[in-house]
Amino acid sequence: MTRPDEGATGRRGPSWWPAVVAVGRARPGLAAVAVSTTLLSAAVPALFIILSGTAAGLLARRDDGSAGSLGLVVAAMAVVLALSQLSSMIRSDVLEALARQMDMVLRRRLIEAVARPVGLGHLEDPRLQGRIATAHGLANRLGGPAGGLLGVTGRIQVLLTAVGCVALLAWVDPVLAAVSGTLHLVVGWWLRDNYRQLLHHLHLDPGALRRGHYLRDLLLRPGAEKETRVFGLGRWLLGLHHTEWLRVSTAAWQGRRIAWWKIAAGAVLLGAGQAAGIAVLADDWQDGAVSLAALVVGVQAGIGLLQFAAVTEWDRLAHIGWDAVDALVEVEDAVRPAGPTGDRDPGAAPLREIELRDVSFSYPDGTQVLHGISMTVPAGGSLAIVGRNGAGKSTLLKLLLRSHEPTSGEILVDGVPLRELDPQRWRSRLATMTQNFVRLPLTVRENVAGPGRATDARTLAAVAAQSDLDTVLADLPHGWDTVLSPQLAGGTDLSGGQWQKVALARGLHALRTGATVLALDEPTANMDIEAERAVYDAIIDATREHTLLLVSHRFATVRRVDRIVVLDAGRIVETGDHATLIQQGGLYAQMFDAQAAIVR
Ligand SMILES: Nc1ncnc2c1ncn2[C@@H]1O[C@H](COP(=O)(O)OP(=O)(O)OP(=O)(O)O)[C@@H](O)[C@H]1O
Repeated sequence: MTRPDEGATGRRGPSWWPAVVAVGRARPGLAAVAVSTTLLSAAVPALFIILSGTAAGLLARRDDGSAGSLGLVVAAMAVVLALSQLSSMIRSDVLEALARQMDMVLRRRLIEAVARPVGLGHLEDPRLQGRIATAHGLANRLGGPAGGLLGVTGRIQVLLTAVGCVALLAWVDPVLAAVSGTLHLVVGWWLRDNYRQLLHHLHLDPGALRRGHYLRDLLLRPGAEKETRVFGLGRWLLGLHHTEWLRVSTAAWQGRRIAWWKIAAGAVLLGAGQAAGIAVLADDWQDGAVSLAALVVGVQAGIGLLQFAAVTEWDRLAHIGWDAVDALVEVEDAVRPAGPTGDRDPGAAPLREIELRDVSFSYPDGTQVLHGISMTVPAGGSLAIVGRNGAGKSTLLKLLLRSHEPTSGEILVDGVPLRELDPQRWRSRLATMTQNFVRLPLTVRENVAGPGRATDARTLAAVAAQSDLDTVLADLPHGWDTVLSPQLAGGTDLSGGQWQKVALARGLHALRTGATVLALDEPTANMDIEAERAVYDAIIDATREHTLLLVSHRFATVRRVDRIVVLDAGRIVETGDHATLIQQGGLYAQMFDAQAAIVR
């Protein structure tokens, strides 16, 4: 695997060509037009050289017949010029279409790759995040995978033009063609290699830029605007952003200085080669070894050899495109599942219970969060997990959702290991509301039922009543069809507690449309006390025939569930119902008393 900071100098070819071939196969007609117009565009300079050589020869003859022939040659030049204009217009349109196709195919591959793993650990891997950004073309504002197709075809055209020039020069002076062609090829290869390194320095590492982008977004995007203004952080953040850019770009500029002298040396070599070539041709002409027509052809073809060495916009686009496809292949390799992911249908599970057997878990950074957790959640029952901040409560829910896999131990659903169940079907059994629930900039209806899903008015009305969302809907200008985003025309925003009601309604809607377990992480943290009480009554009612898993610090509500598990530093320290735990006088009783004392 290439490291992200190897950027544009990474692996070449093998990843790229299958992607180009796939696009060609998908749109064979367009691909054929692209190839033929590229060949025509590449041939135009050679045709012009031949025609101008012919014109020079005719002018040198100065006989009566030459004027008519000259007119024909000029007409032919006009036709070639018109054809080349037409061809390049068609070519650029066709290549744009193919590039868009390629972009679509590669983006789909990227999205599928990122969605493939059962867990979400890869989304927390900063190195992989950098490669995902590169594959998406987001890491580089100068180009992306689609630009690569334009770059490569442009590059091929330039090389074909140079090959045509070698052939013409060989017709005039084969030895000069061999010597000059080799010089331009070698220097061209050297210059392009240098350019790759230069690009590597300019192609700023997305990982290194992330901090800078984050600081910029704090200033430009909604979200942190209140804090930045209230605490007067604007100038300070701007300064930090500037320092961050300087830090990343200084390394780029240093690398750039190294490359420039090599480019200058290459230019001197090529200049000397060109001058020597023209001098040889001029000598040949003066000696009468070549005609004026051949001299004109030879000089122009010799200059045309510079195309071998030309480092153009196409090279930059091609390298960035190559790197994007390399990054995509790396992402695909990295997320390839190591073993089977499970394909058993969970049916209406859990029918008996969910069991955690000696489950331990560490996050990828090595932090061990859960230690030997063993507990049973009876199907159709209600269980609350309580504990201090950071005890591991939300992490336990993440394991149930299979966002992460236990490091050791096992989770069983009706006796079947969770890892043997089809992850998608298992997740559809779970109606969840996490602390970081998603706030979709869509309508209330879409936030509750899911974008593009069919809705049933009675189900929506029922979940709105259970989640207290109906009190919010009553004040919204378009009810269920109100767009929840102040950034969109006609949209509005909700308060924290109102958003929580939307998220809860989403969970309850899922419960009414196929889910069997309602897993809630602090579902009422922002609600007022009346709403909280009403919502909890409704939740208990809604889950009479379902399983309820609740993570909460609110003891007034926790006390109402069948069983409570108390976590402390990733270990179960107490289990029982409210009365038993209070009687035990342990951590639960301490936390309950502390909260009651605040309320009193
Ligand atoms: N993605 C992560 N990578 C590394 N450590 C993490 C990650 N997410 C959480 N942790 C750590 O795991 C521990 C448990 O976090 P968790 O969110 O499960 O606690 P919690 O009991 O739900 O806390 P709270 O009551 O504050 O919501 C914490 O110490 C936290 O710092």
